[in-house]
Amino acid sequence: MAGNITQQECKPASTGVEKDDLVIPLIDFEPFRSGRPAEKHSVAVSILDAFKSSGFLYLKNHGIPPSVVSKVFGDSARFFARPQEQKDSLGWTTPQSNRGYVARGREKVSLPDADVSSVEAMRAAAPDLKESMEIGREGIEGYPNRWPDQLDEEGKEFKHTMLDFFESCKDLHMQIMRAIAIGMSLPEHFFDEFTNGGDNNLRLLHYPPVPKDTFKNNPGQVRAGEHSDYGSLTLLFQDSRGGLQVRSPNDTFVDAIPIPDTIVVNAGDLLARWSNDIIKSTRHRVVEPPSPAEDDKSDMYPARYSVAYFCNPNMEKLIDALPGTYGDEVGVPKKYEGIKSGDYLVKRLTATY
Ligand SMILES: O=C(O)CCC(=O)C(=O)O
Ligand SMILES: [Fe+2]
Repeated sequence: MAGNITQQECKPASTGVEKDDLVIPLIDFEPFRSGRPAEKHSVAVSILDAFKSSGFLYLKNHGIPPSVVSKVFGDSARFFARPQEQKDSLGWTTPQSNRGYVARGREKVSLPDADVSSVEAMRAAAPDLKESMEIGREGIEGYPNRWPDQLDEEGKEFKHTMLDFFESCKDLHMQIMRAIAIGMSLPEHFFDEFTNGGDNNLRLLHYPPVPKDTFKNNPGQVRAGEHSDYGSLTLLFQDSRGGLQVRSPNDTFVDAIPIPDTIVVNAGDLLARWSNDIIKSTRHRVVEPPSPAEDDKSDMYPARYSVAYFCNPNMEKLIDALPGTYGDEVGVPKKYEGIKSGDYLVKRLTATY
């Protein structure tokens, strides 16, 4: 029957990864972007289901063209290939600003309950094997981005590429939050006043080539330590190397393999808190994936690049349990006090650097 066929064609989710009771669905965002209410609703429900069960999903047809993503990766690689003194001249300064270049070993990502002194101890034991460039919203007084545009033409182009990309990702964050709103039976534009500021953070990541011995001699060594993300959502663009792993309900780590032309989207701690823990912020890490056989003769693991766009509710907004997530009707009490988005994020970043 035609009706059935249409229904099947509309099915927005398939499986991206499934192992050890962890399911990361692969969701087609096209039907949501098409704007037809029934299709939007069906995508919205799949997205919310994913955030409630694993906290992670793959998104395809997200609207950011592959050519744009390639350009961002290219400019990012050229940035990290600059002389160390140039990168150091654009260094990250404070959690309040959270902008600039972070050299290898500077950051050790943390868990929500970590205190500052234990971060020092962790950092000394096994520093993360990565460097990053943090880019925030433009035009905030006292917190300028650390652009390389004064250095040369390539630096100017980098700024242009990243500013455009920042806006595209900001828009995608707003759209995914609209899907979550529909999934939660809230008005579609409920979150717009929380997401329209674009208080987000674009992080370019470079995991440089490392001697294989580094991992052999130190079994605890990872590329980026286990952590959960802090904000509302993270949009993660990864290259084809692999290495991202997500903690399963069975407490194993499952490979979130790269799927071409998809973004990994995961919920952060502040969204989990906002949803009274209906939505999960799941821990993840980056390890060295096994090298392909033909590469075995090399004593180095090759580089990996990724781009993470950390989305946050507008800094001045109060984040308090969402309607429908607590109270007599649902039989669950409110678990957290309201907190200002900016206060929460600065507290988390202070424990990280
Ligand atoms: O590089 C990756 O694939 C993940 C990075 C990450 O989880 C993070 O920076 O929060
Ligand atoms: Fe992360």
